[in-house]
Amino acid sequence: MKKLRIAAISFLNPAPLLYDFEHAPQQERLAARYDIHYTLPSQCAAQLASGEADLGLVPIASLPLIPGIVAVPGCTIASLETVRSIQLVVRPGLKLEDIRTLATDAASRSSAAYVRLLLKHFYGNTPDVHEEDANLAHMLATSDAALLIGDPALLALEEHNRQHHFPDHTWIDVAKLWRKHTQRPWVAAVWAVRTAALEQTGITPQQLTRDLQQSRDAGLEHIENLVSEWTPRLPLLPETIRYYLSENIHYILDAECLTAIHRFFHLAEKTGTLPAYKFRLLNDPK
Ligand SMILES: C=C(O[C@@H]1C=C(C(=O)O)C=C[C@H]1O)C(=O)O
Repeated sequence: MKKLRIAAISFLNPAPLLYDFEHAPQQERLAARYDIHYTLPSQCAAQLASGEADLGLVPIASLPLIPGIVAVPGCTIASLETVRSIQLVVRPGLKLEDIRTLATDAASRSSAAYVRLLLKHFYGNTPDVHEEDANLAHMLATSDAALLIGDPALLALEEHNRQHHFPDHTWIDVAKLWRKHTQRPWVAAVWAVRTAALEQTGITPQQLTRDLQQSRDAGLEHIENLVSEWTPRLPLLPETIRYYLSENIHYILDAECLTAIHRFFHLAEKTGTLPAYKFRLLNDPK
């Protein structure tokens, strides 16, 4: 039977979602059906678009741009309040309405869209935006503001808090900014599958949904294992990793998150950030 090729994200934040794919006892059972590899969020989207991957942790901002894929119910990478790993760093003294040039992390699709949408809709600002690799010093050397995501953002924030890294710049948590303006959770990514590829594997939508949700639930039950595994990999304190996985990131695609996704696509279309898109879930009626 053909396996489903999974593009997963290599940052710390998806670790609970991937738990069963990386740990006994389920790892072996899942390996018979799925082939998993790791990359950056923007590449997950690119690989689903090119057909190199069949299932991916896809930035929601990429969904309107990839034909033939649909979101799987149950799991998400979201944040209810403060996300910590999505930081907009703004030159000293500049207000959000004054940013003229913005460098976005080339790994990002959703956060880059959130920032453009927020600036346009709530601050009347449409800066020049370009992508760069995640390097704050380089980004800020030529731009008024820089957007970092994932582990590079977590580490930069840690340096800022402990060693006064870019101390006079304004550090803005993008999930918190979104919450302030919309009173909604901030949703970054969902599992999305190419429906044609799923049909070829013989895995039913129900089975796929169950495998992914069970993996998430196992991850949330084993946060302490993940803290021990990730502490040697990142220069962060175990309590920071624990707090990040259990408080900053929200993994359940619940009704609140679905409402937030609809709000995101509504504002993205209204501001010209993304083309019109009707978000739906695997097995939703068309
Ligand atoms: C919380 C995060 O969410 C991520 C941000 C994404 C984006 O900006 O496109 C996509 C997937 C998520 O991994 C993060 O990486 O810090």
